[in-house]
Amino acid sequence: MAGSDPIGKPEDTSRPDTFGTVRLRIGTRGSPLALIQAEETKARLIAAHADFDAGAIEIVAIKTTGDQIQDRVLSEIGGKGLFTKEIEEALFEGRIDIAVHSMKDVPTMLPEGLEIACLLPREDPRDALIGKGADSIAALPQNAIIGTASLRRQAQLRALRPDLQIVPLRGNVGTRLTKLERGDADATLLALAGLKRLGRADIATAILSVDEMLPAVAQGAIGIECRSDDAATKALLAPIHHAPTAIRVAAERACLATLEGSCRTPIAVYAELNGDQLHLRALLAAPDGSRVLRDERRGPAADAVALGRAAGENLLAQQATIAVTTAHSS
Ligand SMILES: NCc1[nH]cc(CCC(=O)O)c1CC(=O)O
Repeated sequence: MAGSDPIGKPEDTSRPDTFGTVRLRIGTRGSPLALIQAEETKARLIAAHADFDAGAIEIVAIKTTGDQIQDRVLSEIGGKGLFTKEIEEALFEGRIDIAVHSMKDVPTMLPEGLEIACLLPREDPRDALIGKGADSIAALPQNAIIGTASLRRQAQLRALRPDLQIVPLRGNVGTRLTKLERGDADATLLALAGLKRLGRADIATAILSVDEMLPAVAQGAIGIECRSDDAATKALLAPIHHAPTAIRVAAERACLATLEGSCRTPIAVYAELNGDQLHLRALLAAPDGSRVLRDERRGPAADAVALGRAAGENLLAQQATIAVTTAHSS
């Protein structure tokens, strides 16, 4: 893409200057974490484009349906897409040029005409335990109450510690921590990536290994969405794209896409890249953790999507075997 930057010099008029000096509008949710992620994107764009100064980029906060739901469990009210729909409408209507998302919240199927054109370098993908001094899951008191609305975290926690009580704990990171402090639960799990970006990683009492708590698909990755036909914006994004993150996220999302539609069960998928070798781990569990199906495989990075699909298909095959066995024995 080098040399193809269509914005180039200040006198370039290929993009209308609707906001004075502003030439790129970034759409984002309005939560503190989302705004920090948009700021990170802005800083990377400015660093990558000598002719951009801070005034060239505007951040536009957009309220999404997901931000307005406090108490109901996400999966009960439609799950994915709740954090992206209104932002994607703004993209389609040209009110923003790019949208910055936590890739964990982006549905596997994007609307026709939009695409994730860019991924930023992934932050730490692991989950953090915030639990009154407990420095491991094993150290949590007997029958401790864990606040989490995540089926993935709930299932893996209960597989390790069937005595734990799970209560839903929703809201953005700050809200959840407030609820924890006022005693709604003894402990919670949060993505370490979010805590780090908020400058709150110090409140983690333990960082869980990916073997203990397999991360959510794309956890810690920031994706930038734009209109598929917007070549000028794609050229702007090219220099901040992080290919290793894109490969890992592609494998994980391919696995999720294979599993989706056929089940609404806890799913975790995590890919690591060592040189050009991908290492993929995937998990499909019963919500109460009573059964945890796993897949683990390695292959060339060039086959990321095929690897993800194969993992998903293997998990579905394992699930089918169990369903048949259960039907026979009941
Ligand atoms: N589902 C909420 C959500 N979406 C993205 C993050 C932040 C971490 C990330 O970038 O994956 C979080 C909070 C959390 O799960 O702790």
